[in-house]
Amino acid sequence: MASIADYYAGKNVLITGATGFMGKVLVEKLLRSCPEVQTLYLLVRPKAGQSMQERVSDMMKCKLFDRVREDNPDFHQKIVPISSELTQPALAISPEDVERLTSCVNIIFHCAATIRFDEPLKHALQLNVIATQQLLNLAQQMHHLQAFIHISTAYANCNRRHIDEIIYPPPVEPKKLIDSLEWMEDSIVRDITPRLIGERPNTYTYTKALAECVVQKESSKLSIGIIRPSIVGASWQEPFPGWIDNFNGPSGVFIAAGKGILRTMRANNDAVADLIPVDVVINLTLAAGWYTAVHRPKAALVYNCTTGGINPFHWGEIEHHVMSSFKRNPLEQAFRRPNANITSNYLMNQYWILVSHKFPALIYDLYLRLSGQKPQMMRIFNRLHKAIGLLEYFSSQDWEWNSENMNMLMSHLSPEDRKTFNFDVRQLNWPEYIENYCIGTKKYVLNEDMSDIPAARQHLRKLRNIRYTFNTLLLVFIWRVFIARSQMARNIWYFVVSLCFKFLSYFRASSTLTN
Ligand SMILES: CCCCCCCCCCCCCCCC(=O)SCCNC(=O)CCNC(=O)[C@H](O)C(C)(C)COP(=O)(O)OP(=O)(O)OC[C@H]1O[C@@H](n2cnc3c(N)ncnc32)[C@H](O)[C@@H]1OP(=O)(O)O
Ligand SMILES: NC(=O)C1=CN([C@@H]2O[C@H](COP(=O)(O)OP(=O)(O)OC[C@H]3O[C@@H](n4cnc5c(N)ncnc54)[C@H](OP(=O)(O)O)[C@@H]3O)[C@@H](O)[C@H]2O)C=CC1
Repeated sequence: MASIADYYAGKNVLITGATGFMGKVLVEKLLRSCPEVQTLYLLVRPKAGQSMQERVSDMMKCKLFDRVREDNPDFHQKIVPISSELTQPALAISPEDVERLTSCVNIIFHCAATIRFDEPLKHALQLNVIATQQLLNLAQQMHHLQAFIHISTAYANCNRRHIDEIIYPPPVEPKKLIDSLEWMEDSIVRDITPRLIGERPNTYTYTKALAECVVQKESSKLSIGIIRPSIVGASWQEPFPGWIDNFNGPSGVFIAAGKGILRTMRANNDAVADLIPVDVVINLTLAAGWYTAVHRPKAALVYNCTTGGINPFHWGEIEHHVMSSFKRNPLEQAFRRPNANITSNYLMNQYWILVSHKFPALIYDLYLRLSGQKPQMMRIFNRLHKAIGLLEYFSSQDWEWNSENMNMLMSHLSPEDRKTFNFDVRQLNWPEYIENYCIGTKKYVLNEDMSDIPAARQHLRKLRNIRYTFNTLLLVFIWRVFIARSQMARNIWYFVVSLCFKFLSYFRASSTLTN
């Protein structure tokens, strides 16, 4: 049987969401490990004053593509951007482009989605469900299509504790929901959203579940694979360890903790942290594309792409390794020394938010105000609290995913493909991965230079000295206000001191006796 790279040789591939985190890694890996691939058609929209061509050429200049550039400096010739706004009718693809795509595309990878947890339902539905349906309609017109791979999420069915590799009945018939929301005003939709999403925490997981159902409906006409990654993190090995380019999911939390801003968060120390490296997800996706096209399974195959059941790691361990990594490789200009703690106790968390977040923010803003600058810390903390409030649902509980199809797929790969498209997470060394992840956030998200680490360490020492000085001043202040002025406080103070003194004398006497 043809190897994965042999299969992709001469093939035309259509990718949505190529400018996103996972899409970029997919494009890079295809170009690097399947160098004979014919053309990659990327559906891209113009954004922030940039045309789609400018966006794609900027993307190809990014460090992620360094290895491909080395192997083949002309790799950009294989990339053809196609203008498309997925929320528009017929995906806003021109008739000429439709003609071109329908005549030559062999395989589709559908990565585009809104992954925001606070997306209004109508917009999430438009992009995650309606656009998926429109892409499926386009796929059906393609003369040479061999596989349609849809990227879903392991949390699409997070209302269940155990999740098999099947498509569960949708919470509502997608078409009925689309039809009824069409005429409703946004304010009404906002009001009924909590009732609609039910046990799911947000519109993202809800619409991703509906999208799976829409995809499944076409499985008699198309060969379909559905990939369900859990929490996608920085790369493990490829193209280099620790690559990450966004603040989503845990990355923003790690950065906020490394900067000393985040000191407390609600999470369950003993719950499995189902992180999955982005390169693992992409290797599995490409292998699933190959398998779907070659074996043409009768029903859509679902691949739960998770680590918890195979090589579990827990939030408590993540906290420990993130903190020790940022102490070894500090971020520049930290607000305080990194020292975040996770707790599942609501009251404890609220206490630490008050003492370790709001109080220092208040003092710092006061300092900014007094020095004629604009206060900003409270605003940053409010945004942080909103973000972690949306993530806590995922860090406070456990899920169990069946990953038989991932194992089945692995068993079909040749030894060579298993190495080139490695998704065997049993080999993942978590402490090393987390260290590279934290360094990756420093280098690639914050664009900080590793040569500045000595200065960053010096800054942490300065913060430690400020803390010692502040604590001493606080003690002196308490002394002045309470002890020196009130007879009762003085009596309590003398009582505590004499008690300590008695204890000391007792221990000294008993240790002399035993000697
Ligand atoms: C040590 C502790 C260990 C414990 C550690 C537990 C971790 C527990 C993780 C669970 C993780 C589950 C993940 C589920 C798995 C999926 O299914 S994956 C889908 C994942 N999706 C997400 O993570 C999206 C979540 N994010 C959101 O929904 C929105 O970003 C939020 C949180 C509502 C914030 O919205 P917003 O306030 O409008 O801010 P947003 O527009 O996103 O960003 C504004 C700017 O701030 C920047 N920014 C965003 N976040 C940050 C940040 N944290 N810091 C600095 N800047 C930031 C942005 O880059 C952006 O910059 P510009 O582009 O404007 O220059
Ligand atoms: N990140 C994660 O932890 C996880 C992600 N997933 C799934 O993986 C897939 C990729 O996620 P990820 O790469 O992280 O997401 P990103 O937010 O990084 O990328 C989303 C992509 O979708 C594109 N897109 C969004 N709206 C439109 C639109 N209206 N028209 C055209 N393109 C649009 C974006 O383009 P533009 O650059 O123009 O905005 C971008 O390329 C998604 O389906 C997501 O549900 C699943 C589990 C976890």
